[in-house]
Amino acid sequence: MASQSAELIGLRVSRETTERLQHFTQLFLKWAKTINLVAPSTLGDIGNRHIRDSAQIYALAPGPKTWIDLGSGGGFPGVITAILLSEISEGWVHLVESNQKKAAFLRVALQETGARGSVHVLRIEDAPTKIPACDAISARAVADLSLLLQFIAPWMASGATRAFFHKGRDYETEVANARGRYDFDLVKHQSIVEADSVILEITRMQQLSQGAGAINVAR
Ligand SMILES: C[S@@+](CC[C@H](N)C(=O)[O-])C[C@H]1O[C@@H](n2cnc3c(N)ncnc32)[C@H](O)[C@@H]1O
Repeated sequence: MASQSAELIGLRVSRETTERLQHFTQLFLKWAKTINLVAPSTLGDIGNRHIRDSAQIYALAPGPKTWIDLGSGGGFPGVITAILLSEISEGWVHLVESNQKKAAFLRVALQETGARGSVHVLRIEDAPTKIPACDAISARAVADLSLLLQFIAPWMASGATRAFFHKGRDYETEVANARGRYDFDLVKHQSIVEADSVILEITRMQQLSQGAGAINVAR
């Protein structure tokens, strides 16, 4: 019998993927009783505030890719990308997280859901020598844009083509500050989960070069 599919922010996902996401949610809520994985005030709306919010990244860049997710914390967005990649049995997500307890949770989450990823208990600053190449990078709630660009510069110089960062309402200030240090193209995607949030997509990044990159607003 064919698996029933469901819809997740415009993505068709199989019953198996839905079950993986449900299993992850149960695990997350169990571990969140003893480890601070997200702001406690958001635990009641994990489906929207965290899972759908994270799934936006895969929806913007679907298909097999090698991802690096910086500061994965409780798994957002990296574990959700890894679960969605399991649907197509291709691609991989390297989760970088320096906190041992969170890393332990991430390992269990990947193992129990069968998601396509692995955990690196590292400082982000040390990760480029351990994980030398990737196609795309994600990060949510980890650092301001200038520091994120500093973090991703080695990967963007060695083949990564796109980076996706969730940002809140102050993103314009962060973009203006980053423009003083980096040249990059930017597409701003309106979040479909949070009215005052965006996902910034960075491409063609170079450090300290002359001239401003193009700014496009996604429709
Ligand atoms: C505010 S949490 C966000 C977690 C997750 N991305 C989310 O959106 O729910 C930031 C996470 O990044 C990790 N982190 C911050 N700076 C880091 C660094 N330099 N190297 C590795 N992990 C870092 C922290 O341990 C924490 O788990």
